[in-house]
Parts: sequence; structure tokens; C-alpha cells
Amino acid sequence: MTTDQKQMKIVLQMVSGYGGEFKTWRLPEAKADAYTDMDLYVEMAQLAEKGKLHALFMADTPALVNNLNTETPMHSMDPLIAMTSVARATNRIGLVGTFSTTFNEPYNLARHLKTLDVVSHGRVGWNTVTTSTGATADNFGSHIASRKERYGRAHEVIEAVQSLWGSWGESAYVHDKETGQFADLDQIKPVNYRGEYVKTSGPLPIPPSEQGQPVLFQAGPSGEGVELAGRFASGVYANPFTIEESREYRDILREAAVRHGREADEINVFTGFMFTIADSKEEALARRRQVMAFDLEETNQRLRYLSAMVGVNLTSLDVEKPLPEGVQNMLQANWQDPRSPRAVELLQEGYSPLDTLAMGVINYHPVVVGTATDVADFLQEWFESGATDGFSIVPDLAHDGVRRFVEEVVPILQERGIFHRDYEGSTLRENLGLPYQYGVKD
Ligand SMILES: Cc1cc2nc3c(=O)[nH]c(=O)nc-3n(C[C@H](O)[C@H](O)[C@H](O)COP(=O)(O)O)c2cc1C
Repeated sequence: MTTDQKQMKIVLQMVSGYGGEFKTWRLPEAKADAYTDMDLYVEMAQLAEKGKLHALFMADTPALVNNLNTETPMHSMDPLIAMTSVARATNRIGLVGTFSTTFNEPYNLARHLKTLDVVSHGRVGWNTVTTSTGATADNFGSHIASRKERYGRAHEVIEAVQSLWGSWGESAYVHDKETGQFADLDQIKPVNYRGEYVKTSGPLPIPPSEQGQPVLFQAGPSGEGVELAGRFASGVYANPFTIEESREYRDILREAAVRHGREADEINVFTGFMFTIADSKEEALARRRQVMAFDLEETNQRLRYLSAMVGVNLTSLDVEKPLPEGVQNMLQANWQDPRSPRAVELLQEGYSPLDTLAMGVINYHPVVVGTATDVADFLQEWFESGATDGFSIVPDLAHDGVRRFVEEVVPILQERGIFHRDYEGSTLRENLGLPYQYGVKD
């Protein structure tokens, strides 16, 4: 084990306070009102900080998108306020929030995020997304614009926000009682940003934080998304399903960074990854079967979906039992769904259709259902194959998932030399190994 070997970075997705499986709130170990319990968010964040995780990550779509009749929400009540609650109760862990470039004005974004960056002593990140959910557009009396327009606006919003961040000079905050000078006005200048989509005058009256200004992330894999990331992002939240797919995407992003005059290493890919940890694989699988049993109607829908993924109608068979050999030989992965080969593999290994579903083959990220070692093995394989720089981890249920990850998976990764034993510094930029930046990059 060497200390100069490259190490993975890990951010924890808080989701809505429960986890990435929207029905785990009914498990005995779950806190049913976690959605509104900020103390629990704080507790999870402190635990994650104990495990030296690089940041908390909050996705956000400002709209009701889940079926709340049975499921928990997809996001926190409000990420900015959740991040603020956590900021004052933690010291090192980063706080990365998702804020749409389409449904926010640059002045508000610049002000909120820089204030929180100052409040947290330089630990904030902004996940820039263009948002393509119709329900969100409805909430803003708008519509989902073409990709070209969404990304055209995104470039301008980020330029405007960074200009505002830089509009208060780095040493302008004099606050000298003796001389009576509060600020050096020569260093505080309007930005007068005039784009096609957004306009703002500035200046923004907020001094720099310990990291200068927040770190930018991006999510959205289209060509336009890659260009946006290449130009601005230091972190990209990605959702590939295979190592090959992930490696290819990472290479494309690194090339985009270089095209925009940056070092390839300035862009870090965080691959989304979900897990259920228990003392044995059987126990972990049993927990997921228990969750599936909370909604049989949905399980039946998923069995129909799984059938389409593997090219055989599974619903007419005994879904509790391994498929007969003759049926196993008929399975064919659907090339349109990158998750299909794994589904075929599990069914051919003798997993029943229900257990195959419980293994998470139709989740929105790759899933490991097993022990802490199984989780560590997965992370190591993806990391060492050059597929990713780190992970955006999503426990099925945060309440015990975060604890098990911190207490059981982190020590294994540290022992293997692929995860740091302590924070490198006090700011998110330092901990992600990023160059300093203030204002717009020349
Ligand atoms: C992994 C991932 C996470 C995303 N998270 C969010 C989010 O939290 N909020 C949001 O509004 N959009 C989110 N998006 C959607 C993007 O903003 C974008 O609308 C979508 O990917 C379509 O963009 P495209 O035109 O680049 O394909 C996410 C996309 C990806 C791939």
C-alpha cells in the first residue's frame, strides 16, 4: 500500500432523507418522518464526515415527480436550506447542491451559493443542470426549451454567476475600525453582463470564502452537456451501467476539458452507485425482497419490464424459482437497455426472476446487494479500470446504509490504499485537489 497512489473520491447522495429506494421508509429500521427531520440530515452528514467522504450531494427537481401515495419524495424539501442546516453542524465535508440553470436567475444563484460558501468556510459545490422535466417547467409557467436553448442559457448563467462571484475583489473586505474603511470600492465593480438569455449588473456584495468561490459540477450526458462540463465543471455526476461505457464517457469529458484549455485531471467523474449492505448476500437480498413486497403491483410491472429486457415473457413462469434450463438458453439481452446483459447473466446464474429484480437490475444506477466487501470490490474494480474518478453513492436506506458504509466499507478501501484516511484540507477545492479559481477563468 502506498500513499501516493491515486485515490477515489466519494460523495454521498442524501436524496430525501431516506435513500435511493423509495419504499425503504417502511422498513423497521427506517425513520418514517425523515423527510422533515433536519436533525437526521445533520446526523447523516456528521457520520459521512467521520468517514471522510468528500461531500454530501443533493440532486433536485423542483416538482412533485414521485408517487407520494406509497413512495418517499425524490429530493429534499429544499436543497439550499438542507445544506445550510448541515453546514453549521459540520466542518470538513463538502456540500454540493443541484440548482437548475434554466429555472433560476444568475443573481439569486450567485448570492445564495456564495453566501453558503462563506458560511461553510469554503465547502460548497454547485451541480449545474439544465433540467428537462415538464412538471418543473409547469411550476415556472414555462416550457422545456430545445437542448440548444437550454445549454445556450446554461453557458450564460454560469458566466454571469462567476462574474458576480468575482465582482468583489479578493482583498476588498477591509473592515478596518482604525481607518474607518469598510471595503475597498476600487475592487468592487459592476459586471454589466448582457447575454442573449440573461442580464445582470452587479456587483455582488459578498467577499470570497476560504476556497474563493464554489466548485462547479455538471450532470447531463449529451454532446452539449459534455461541452458545458468541459468548459466549467470540476465534477460530473454520471450514470453509466458498465465499466466500458463509463470509461468512454470519462475519456470524452477529459478531452472536452483539454479542448477548453484545462488539465484533464481538473474534471472528476462521479459515477452513481447504489447499494444494500448486510452481513451476508442472502440477508441483503432478503431485505430487498421485503421492500419489493411492499408494492406487489409495482413488482408485477417490473417483471413485465424485465421480460422485455431479456426477450422472454417471465410472468407466465414461476417467478420465485430459477428459470428452467431451456428458458435460460432463450434469454437475449435487449441492446437498447445497457442493464439487460446483467439481467440475463443473473437469470442464467440461477437467480429467480424476483431475486434478479431484487438485485437491482432495473435501478437507475448499478447496484451491489451484498456485504461490505462486495461493495468495496465493486468500487475498486471500477476505479482501477479507469472507468471513474469516484462515486456518488446512494444507499437503499440512509439510516443504516450510511453507517454501514462508513464503518465497514471505508476501512476496507483505506486498507487497500484507494481512499484517503483524512481530509487533505479544509475546503472542498483542497479536498478534491482542484486549482484555485476566483471569478471567470480567463
Ligand atoms: C446523473 C444525472 C443526474 C441528474 N440530476 C438532475 C437533477 O437533480 N435535477 C435536474 O433538474 N436535472 C437533472 N439531470 C438532468 C439534466 O439536467 C438534463 O436535463 C438531462 O440530462 C437531459 O439533458 P441533455 O439535454 O444533456 O440530455 C440529471 C442528469 C443526469 C444524467
